[in-house]
Amino acid sequence: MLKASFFPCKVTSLRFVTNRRQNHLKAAITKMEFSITQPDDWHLHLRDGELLEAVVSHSSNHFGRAIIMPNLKPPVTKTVEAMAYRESILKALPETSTFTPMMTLYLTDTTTPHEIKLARESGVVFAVKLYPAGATTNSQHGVTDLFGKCLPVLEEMVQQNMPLLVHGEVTSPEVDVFDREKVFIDEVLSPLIRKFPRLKVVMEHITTTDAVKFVESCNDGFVAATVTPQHLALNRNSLFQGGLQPHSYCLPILKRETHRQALVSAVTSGSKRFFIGTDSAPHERRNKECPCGCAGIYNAPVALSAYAKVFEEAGALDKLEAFTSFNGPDFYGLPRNTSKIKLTKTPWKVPASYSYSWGDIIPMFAGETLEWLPSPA
Ligand SMILES: NC(=O)N[C@@H](CC(=O)O)C(=O)O
Ligand SMILES: [Zn+2]
Ligand SMILES: [Zn+2]
Repeated sequence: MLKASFFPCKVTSLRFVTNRRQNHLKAAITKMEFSITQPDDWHLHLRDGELLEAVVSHSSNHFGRAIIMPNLKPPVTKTVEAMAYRESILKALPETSTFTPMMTLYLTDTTTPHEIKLARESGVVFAVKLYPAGATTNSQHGVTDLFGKCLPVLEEMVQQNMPLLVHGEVTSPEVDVFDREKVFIDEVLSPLIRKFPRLKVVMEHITTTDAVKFVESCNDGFVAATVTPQHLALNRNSLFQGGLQPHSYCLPILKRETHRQALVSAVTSGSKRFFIGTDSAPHERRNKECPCGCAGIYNAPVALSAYAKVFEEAGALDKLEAFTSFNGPDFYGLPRNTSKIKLTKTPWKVPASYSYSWGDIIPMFAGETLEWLPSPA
């Protein structure tokens, strides 16, 4: 098994020392290194079994906590299952790791209000995930009729202050795949929020100007959004650059450049409503490079470098820390991390693949050279 070396380049000594944090951040823009509070990942797929063991350190090396998606086969629909899954994640972590998995439940048509109470009492389940049935990878057990089947559960979630995390796309085959997020906002999310104005909702992995505007229009503190590195760094041309590119295929699908620019403006605006959520979604190479390839981009090894690049190019590196390390815990009502990580402007080469006895995983930006190498501060 290839040892996935997370910090492949040695950090050169370009240390910039200052006592004043403001100066420090400003200096970072022109200098070569700066520290930020340790980030969390508010949307992560760790899978289970061999895949979990292969990928977990790529997240735990950089992130303090992560919201763990429940779309396993079979999905994590019960609190007891979430507790067992949590144990298997803890077991797979490197020995000295302090990474905290924050578990979620997969909402179905038959989830009960009692299950939400159990989830809250467990202390380890932090949210419930809505997958419209058929919208994305392993969503076949998802919700078929939110307003018809889930109202008592949603009411209980308001009572328990349990956030609803949403894969925001409609599934009707007649809706164009590039419009599914916008139609979801109009047909599902807006009515949902009108009905439950005190329900905490995170619109996951937003991809459009429409989603940015929608989130900005909602009540403060109740609706927020996560944004992935791929939707900030790439537009839909990447799907076809020099041929069909299965490793750029994720859901929601990459959108046109104007939408990417709206996302960059949103995350660099200083708004507290937008925060990091990588949606790192590993699939074995053979399940990506095949006639009916899976949706999902494996970005855990490159996520922080990619976000930093986007913020740097927007002239907003001073806004990076709030996005990666403050807005998420503030929205969830959790303390911010106290440890730090360092980002160094050192070129490092992303491995072309991560290879294991059972197969390969191809990371985002495979074989490319990135900067802003993360390491412990
Ligand atoms: N984003 C993706 O394209 N895929 C995710 C599911 C999801 O987050 O929608 C996966 O689990 O593979
Ligand atoms: Zn999703
Ligand atoms: Zn996801």
